[in-house]
Amino acid sequence: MSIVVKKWNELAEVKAELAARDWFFATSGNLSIKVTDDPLTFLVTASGKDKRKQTDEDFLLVDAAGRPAEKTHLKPSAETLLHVEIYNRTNAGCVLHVHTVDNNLISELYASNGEAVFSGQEIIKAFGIWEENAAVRIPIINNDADIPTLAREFANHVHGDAGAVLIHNHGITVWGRTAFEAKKHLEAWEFLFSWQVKRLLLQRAGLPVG
Ligand SMILES: CSCCC(=O)C(=O)COP(=O)(O)O
Ligand SMILES: [Zn+2]
Repeated sequence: MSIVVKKWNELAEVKAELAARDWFFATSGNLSIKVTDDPLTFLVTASGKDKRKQTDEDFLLVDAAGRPAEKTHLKPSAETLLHVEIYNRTNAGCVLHVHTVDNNLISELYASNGEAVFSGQEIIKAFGIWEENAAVRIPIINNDADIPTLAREFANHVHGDAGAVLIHNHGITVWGRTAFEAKKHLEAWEFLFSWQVKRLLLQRAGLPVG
């Protein structure tokens, strides 16, 4: 099996799992997986597709600038430049971007702080942080309509081989060394967002939550 086919299958599996969670509303979301390092190539979702569907045209191979690496009628994701920033700056192997109601609410609630911070949750161990009372923070950036501008702002928050950024009233982009790590981190962030949204609602209803 070629490396492209192997990586295609790996990304298709993650895509199916995120689809099962119903995280691809209205064609939103994009995913990618690194195929080669030198030269850098990665498979990225084709733009505008319903990512819940599985087809032979789900992904296309792109180069270090996010341009198709082979002749194709498919268009790379409109947000490919964000993936480009990650692969060019880190050793990440996979990038996942989803729009959920919870990640949009958290981005709106904490936009003025420029970040959202979470603590006191066992699931923080999914990020490899084992200290008691650990806190995790995720930056929140403006959703600039101009993708090169958005990608430049996004790049300011791309530091390690695993990380995440919330785009205000848009969605989350998570990356990891492997597809497994990126998915694990994405699920942990979405757990924290959902927990916090529900907690705030219960507090507002006067119920005794922390
Ligand atoms: C209908 S969602 C608007 C575009 C977007 O934010 C997204 O995640 C999907 O865009 P793509 O070009 O990757 O299909
Ligand atoms: Zn998006």
